[in-house]
Amino acid sequence: MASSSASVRLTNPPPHALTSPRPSPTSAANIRLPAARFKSNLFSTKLSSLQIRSVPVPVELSDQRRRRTMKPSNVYVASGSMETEIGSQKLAKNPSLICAPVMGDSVEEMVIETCKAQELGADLVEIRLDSLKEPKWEGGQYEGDENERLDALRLAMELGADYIDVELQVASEFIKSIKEKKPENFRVIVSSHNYQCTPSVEDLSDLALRIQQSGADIMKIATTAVDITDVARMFHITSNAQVPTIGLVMGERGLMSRILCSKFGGYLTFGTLESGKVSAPGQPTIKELLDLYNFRRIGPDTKVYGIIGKPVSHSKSPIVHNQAFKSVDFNGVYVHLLVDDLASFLKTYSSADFAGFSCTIPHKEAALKCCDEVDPLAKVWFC
Ligand SMILES: O=C1C[C@@](O)(C(=O)O)C[C@@H](O)[C@@H]1O
Repeated sequence: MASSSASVRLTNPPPHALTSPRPSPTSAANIRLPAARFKSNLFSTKLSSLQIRSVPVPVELSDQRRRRTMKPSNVYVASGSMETEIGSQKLAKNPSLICAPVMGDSVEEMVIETCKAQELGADLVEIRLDSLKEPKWEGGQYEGDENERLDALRLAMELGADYIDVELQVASEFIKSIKEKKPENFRVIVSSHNYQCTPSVEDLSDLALRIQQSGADIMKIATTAVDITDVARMFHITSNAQVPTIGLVMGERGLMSRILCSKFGGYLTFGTLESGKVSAPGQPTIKELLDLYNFRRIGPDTKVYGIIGKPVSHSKSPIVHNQAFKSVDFNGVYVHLLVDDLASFLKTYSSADFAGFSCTIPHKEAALKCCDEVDPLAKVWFC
């Protein structure tokens, strides 16, 4: 849940660039592993202000995102191999990383989990020091001395962690304390969690500004989905933020935020080692991200489709459609959509990014009412 953690990059090159067997994992979790998937200066240019325009939702996200990703300073240029061919269109490779939360309660367990994350195809691990320690006030499990906690994080930085994640409440102080010692490619993630809801775009924008003002290299905002339409507000933030941003919406209704982050500018998503072993509600497994949703194929121009229902997680439609999309090289992704109110869902996700939906119970009759045209046969069925 909470985020006082250190992250290390894993060794995996992108799947299509694999020419030799993967290097065997190292035996220590807090040591930087060689051959990072992205050049670490990918996001080294810090932009001075967060320019979030207050565009109401629903928003046409794809154009904003396309403009951003095509700027030379912001293109995915980590290496030639980061580009992939999808159909006839050459697309920039998906820039979002998959990070596996590692939550063992001993160092040995964490090392084992780190190796497993690497085997499964994660790019990073988040070493959840709070499974050992973390303050209760941000949802974690640590109740010890705050200075000791921050000292442990500084030590992790010195020992080679690529990122340290600190909560907004302590960020300025922490960042000031490491100013002289910060290694060149090391970055501070400043995070904020909301376990109740997802605030308005305006409130999220204010929060983003405060995070940026704290000196964050990367900002992380995790909120809770009360309704699936909450995710649109998070996409708005990640699409418009001028610093690398992790924007995730917790809970099953927030699943889209975890799958589509590459489309809407999110820096990374969390994928678990095993089903149900989550560090926050709603996290998919690494395997689901990679094999079910074809995460590495998703980019700014990917069209979104999905199955609307309640419940919906049991639906096999995403397996069938994503497999079909992949086999014909179609740039689309098909997701599970847990919807409470069909009309408000359709109103929110009406941009060209959302290209089509299937609908199952209990929304079929509501779907009929939302249609512009109804086939006579369908009318008969619903009479
Ligand atoms: O802050 C975050 C995001 C997170 O809460 C999530 O929603 O996936 C998971 C945490 O492990 C991490 O520290």
